Amino acid sequence: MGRHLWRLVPFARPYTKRILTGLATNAMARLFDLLPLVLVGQVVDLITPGANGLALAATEPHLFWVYGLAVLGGFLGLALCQSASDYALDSMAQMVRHDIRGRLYEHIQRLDVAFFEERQTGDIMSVVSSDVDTLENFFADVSTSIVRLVITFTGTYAVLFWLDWRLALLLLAPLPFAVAAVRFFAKRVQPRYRQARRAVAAINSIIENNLQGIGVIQAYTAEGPQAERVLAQSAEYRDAAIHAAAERARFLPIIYVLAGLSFGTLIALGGWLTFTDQGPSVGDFTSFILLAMRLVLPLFVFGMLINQIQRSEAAAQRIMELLDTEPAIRDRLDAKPLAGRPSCVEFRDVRFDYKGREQIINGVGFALGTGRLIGVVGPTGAGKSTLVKLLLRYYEPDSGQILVDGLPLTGLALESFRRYVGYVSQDPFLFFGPVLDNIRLGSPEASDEDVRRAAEVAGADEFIQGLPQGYQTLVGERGLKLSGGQRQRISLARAILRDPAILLLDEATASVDTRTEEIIQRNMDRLRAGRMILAVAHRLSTVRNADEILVLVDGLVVERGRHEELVRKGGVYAGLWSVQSGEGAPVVQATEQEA
Ligand SMILES: Nc1ncnc2c1ncn2[C@@H]1O[C@H](COP(=O)(O)OP(=O)(O)OP(=O)(O)O)[C@@H](O)[C@H]1O
Repeated sequence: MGRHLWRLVPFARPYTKRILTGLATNAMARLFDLLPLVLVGQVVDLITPGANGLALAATEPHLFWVYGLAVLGGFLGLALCQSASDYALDSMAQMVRHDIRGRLYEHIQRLDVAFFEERQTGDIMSVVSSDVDTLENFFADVSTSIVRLVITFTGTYAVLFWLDWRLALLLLAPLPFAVAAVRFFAKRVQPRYRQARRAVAAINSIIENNLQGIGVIQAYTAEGPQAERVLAQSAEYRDAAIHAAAERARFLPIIYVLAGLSFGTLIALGGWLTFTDQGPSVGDFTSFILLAMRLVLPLFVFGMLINQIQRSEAAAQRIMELLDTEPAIRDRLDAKPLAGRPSCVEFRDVRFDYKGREQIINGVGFALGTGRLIGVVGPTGAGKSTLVKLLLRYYEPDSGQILVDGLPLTGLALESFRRYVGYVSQDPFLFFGPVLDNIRLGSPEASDEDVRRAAEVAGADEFIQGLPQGYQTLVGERGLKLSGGQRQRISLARAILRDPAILLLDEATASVDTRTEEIIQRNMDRLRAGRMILAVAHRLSTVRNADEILVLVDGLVVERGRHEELVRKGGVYAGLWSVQSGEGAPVVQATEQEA
C-alpha cells in the first residue's frame, strides 16, 4: 500500500468497530470454509479398509451422519459469518465513500477562483466521482480480500503442516518465485494505471467542455475534429489498459506453471509416500490435495489485489492532491470578523496583474460610502470587471490596499465580509431548480414574500409570474431556458434580496431593454439609501445618476466626476456619451475617419 492510501486511513477510523466486526467474522468464515475439506478426508478414512481389512464405517456407520451434519454446520457457519462480514465491510465502505466525497466537495468549494480558472471542471469531476468510487471498492473489496488471503493462506498452511509437514514444505517451495513474479508484474503495471487515470481525466474534461459548448460546435460544424480529440484521448486510455492486460497475460502463465510444478511434485511424491505407508493416510492425503488447491486461488487473487491497490493508490493520490490544495484566498490566522454592516470601502493605489499578464490594474483609488453609487465605464478589457472581483476578494491586490471601514480587506474574515456583498456578474448563472430557490440562494431564510419584493425591485416579478409555474418554474441547466435579460434580472433579485451593504453590479442590466432598465434604475435610486453601489456599465445611461463616474482605460482612472462634469470636460467620457446619446458622429463614420 502506497503512502497516499495510508493517508486515507483516518477516514476509516470512525468505523473501527464495524471494521473489526467485519474482519473477525470474515476470519471465522474462512475457517468454516476450510472445515468441509478436512472432513472429506476423515470420511475417506472412514470408508477405507484398515490394516485388518475392515473399514471403520462397518462398525460405526452412524459416523456418516455426524460428518454430514458437521459439513452442514460448516456451511451454516460460513453463510452467517460471510454475510455478517460482507454487510459490515460494505456498509463501512459506503460510509467512508460518503465522508470522503463530502469532505472533498466542501474543500473544493473553498478553493479560490484562480484555482478553477486553471483546472478543468471535467478533471475535478473525475476525482470527485470515479476516484472516490475506486476507493469505495478499495475499502469494501480490497480490505476483505486481504483478510481472506491472509487467513486462507495461514489457515490452510496450518492444517497442511498438521496433516504432513514434509508435503507442506514442498508446497511452500515455489512461493518465493511467485512473490517475485507478483512484484515484477506490479512494478510494470503501475505506470500504465497512472497513465490510464490521467487519460480518463482528460477525456472527462474534453467531453464536459464540449457538451457545454455543443451549440458552438454544431454551428461551426466542428463535430469531426472534436470527435477526433476525444478519440485520441480515449485511444491513450485504451492503449494503457491493453498494455496492462498484456502484462497480466504474461504474469498469469508464470503463476500457473509454478502451481503446476508444485502440484505435480505433490501428487507424485505424496501419492508414493501414502502408498508406501511413509506418508499421510489416504483420507489425509485427500484433504491435503483439496486444501492445496485452495492455495492456488490466493496467488491469483494476490496479483489482482496488487492491481486494485495500485489503482486505488493512483485514485488516493489524486484525491489527496485536491485535499492538499489550499485556497490562495483564505482567512489569515489573525483574520478579524467585520464588526457589523460596513459603511465605507476604499481602494488605495491598488495594482493587480493576473498570473502571466501585466498591467491590468495600475494604481486605482476611490472611496465609496453608504448611500453612494460609483459608476465604472471604459473600453472593453480596461479592467472594470477585475476591479469588482478585487472588491469581492476573488483575487488580492499585488500592491496598494482595499479598505473596508478602514480595515484591510485581506485581514478580514472572508465570510464575515462577503455576507454583506451582493454581486451580479456579467454572465449571470442560474442553478438548476425553481426560480424561487435561485433568488433565495444567498438568503435561505427569506420568505416567499421577501423574494417577490426583491424580484419586483429587480424588474423581474412580472415576467416570473408569467412563467408556466411562476416562481416554481424550473430553470438553469435542463430547466426552462430564459433570455439573457431575464437571467440578469433574476440574478439582480438574488443580490437585492440579500439586502447587501455593498452591491456590485457588473453590466447588470446590459441585456435588458431600455424601458425595463429605466424601471430598475428608478428602483435602484431608492435602493441606494443604506448601501454602497459599484456599477460597471457600457451603456452610459445606466450610470448617469452616479455620484461619481470613473473612466477606466488600461487599468488607470483617466477621468472621474459626475456625468455633467465629464460631459463638459470634453474628454474620453464626453466622446463616448456623444456617440451613445446620438449627438456625436455615427460609429461607422468615426471608424472610417480613424481608418
Ligand atoms: N482570469 C483572468 N486571467 C487572466 N487574465 C484575465 C482574467 N480575467 C480577465 N483577464 C484580462 O484582464 C484584462 C481586464 O479584464 P476585465 O474583465 O477586467 O475587463 P473589462 O473592462 O471588464 O472588460 P469588458 O468590458 O469586456 O467586460 C483583460 O485584458 C482580460 O483579458
